Amino acid sequence: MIKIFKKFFDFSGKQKKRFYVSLIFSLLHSIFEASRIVAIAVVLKAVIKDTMSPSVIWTSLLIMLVSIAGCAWTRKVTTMQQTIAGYTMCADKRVEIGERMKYMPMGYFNNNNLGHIASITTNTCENLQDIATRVILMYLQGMLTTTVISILLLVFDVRIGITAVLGILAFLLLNHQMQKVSIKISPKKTIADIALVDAVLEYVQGITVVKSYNLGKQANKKVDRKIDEANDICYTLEKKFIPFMCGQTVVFKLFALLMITLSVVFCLNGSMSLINALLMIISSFIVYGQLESAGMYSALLRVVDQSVDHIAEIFDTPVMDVNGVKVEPKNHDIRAEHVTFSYDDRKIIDDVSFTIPEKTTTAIVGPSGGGKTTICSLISRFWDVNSGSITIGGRNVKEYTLDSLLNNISMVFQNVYLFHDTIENNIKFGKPDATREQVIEAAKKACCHEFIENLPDGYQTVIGEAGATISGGEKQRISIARAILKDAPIIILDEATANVDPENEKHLQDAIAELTKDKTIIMIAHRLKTVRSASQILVLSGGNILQRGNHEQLMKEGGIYADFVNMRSKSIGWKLG
Ligand SMILES: Nc1ncnc2c1ncn2[C@@H]1O[C@H](COP(=O)(O)OP(=O)(O)OP(=O)(O)O)[C@@H](O)[C@H]1O
Repeated sequence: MIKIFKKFFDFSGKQKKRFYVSLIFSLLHSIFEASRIVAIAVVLKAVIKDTMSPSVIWTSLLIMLVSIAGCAWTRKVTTMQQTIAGYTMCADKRVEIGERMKYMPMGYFNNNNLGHIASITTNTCENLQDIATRVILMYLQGMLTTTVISILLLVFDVRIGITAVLGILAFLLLNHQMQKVSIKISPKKTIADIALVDAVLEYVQGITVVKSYNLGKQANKKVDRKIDEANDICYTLEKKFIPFMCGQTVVFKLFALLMITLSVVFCLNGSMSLINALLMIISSFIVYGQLESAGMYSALLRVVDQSVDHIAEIFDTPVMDVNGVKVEPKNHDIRAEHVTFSYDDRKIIDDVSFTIPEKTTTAIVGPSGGGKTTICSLISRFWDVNSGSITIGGRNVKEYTLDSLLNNISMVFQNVYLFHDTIENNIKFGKPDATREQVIEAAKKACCHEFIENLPDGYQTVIGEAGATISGGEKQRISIARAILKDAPIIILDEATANVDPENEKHLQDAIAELTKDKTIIMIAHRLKTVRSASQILVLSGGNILQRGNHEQLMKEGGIYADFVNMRSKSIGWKLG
């Protein structure tokens, strides 16, 4: 239990101070709460000793009022501090997670599917901001109040004080057993939650396929199953905890009853004054109140533990540019030397070497699955090579910070991703501080200004809302405008294979021509025309460069490239090799 509290406070980072302030005020709250017993004691003493007077009544009333006002004030401060700290802590963690993800190898996103990441940034963070904060502090507050009242009881009568403390120990023992059960079940709940988020995301993302193949019922089944599983685990969790919760209540009631009985017995045998006996009896009704409520929720402490561990997992994942420095390369020659790379255990790139001189165009061609995209991912350090090296401007890509490396590279993929934001902001993504004029200039160069102007809200059109009115080719040109604005010296381009209508194709080619002017270009090429004009062609198959040279050289040489070209002339794409 102490471990969980420590873990939580360590995790809370900058908010730790606020949580501590909240605890100090909880302690004050407990003292104000306990002072009511003193107020009652003053009246009881006067009644029994027959010394009741207006001053006794006023004194007792004053103590009571101070106690009520003090409780209200400390409760307000405690709740405010806890709430602010909880929300701020989670907001900070979410931002930190987002930042950290930028520096993680793509492998992380492979092994940890979208559902897992989404679940951590939504469910898990919410668990922490709402449940954790309240449960932890409620528990500590309950312990503080009961301890303060027990100390007061010890002062009045050691025997009853010890009985109250024994009640706390019995509760802790039972609570410990409940935590043990929780250790076993809580991970299952977390896994079920993640699986549910995963299934829902998959369903929503694949909704087009679901609709077009009329798979509604089938796809629903998986989501339904995950909902049932998550439901079952919550039910099991509650079923296991309820006996413990009832047990805790019984323990508190039994010890309160014991305190009453002992007070009566001690009073009757003359070892306790009547005033003290009455005080002890009244105290027995309030001593365990807060701890009893906290005990009800304490099963959730394990969820707190799990949540902190899950978020910590992200922060423990190694990031890529820990030792990187800001590098301004003297040129943009790209050189790969004896590069080998595997996804998990599957070797994809096998001892590959090549040089791409600055401001030249290199076309990478070859059959589907040959490793073309992987090579590009290694240059932009989405992954790290297993052996060998990749340098840009003579400096190993691992020496750069990711920011300074990616400042040199623009990537244009076939599958364009546009953010749910205005077109202007989507283009500006390439250069956040760009002016409106620069955005328009880039859009003009990418041949998309005209169609953007024709949209109802022009550059302020929000993608997604008016997204249906933007075609695939137009989206691609917006992404090219983004890259033009970034103006990076190296362009990695995955040429479109989809059948683009002739007008769009012309626009696309014009946009690409603008983007690639005077740049170092690495192109996963599909169009014969592009390949022909490249300064260098790398034919990649099975993770090896089988041929290299320009079009004329390779055609003369014969082999896989010449075969591809011939196949292409029979309208069979590179991808079908
Ligand atoms: N993230 C990944 N995790 C595991 N394996 C992967 C991953 N990405 C690609 N692969 C595998 O690596 C191999 C090479 O993939 P890559 O995308 O580099 O080939 P490609 O030549 O670009 O293919 P295509 O022309 O079809 O796009 C393929 O067998 C692919 O299944």
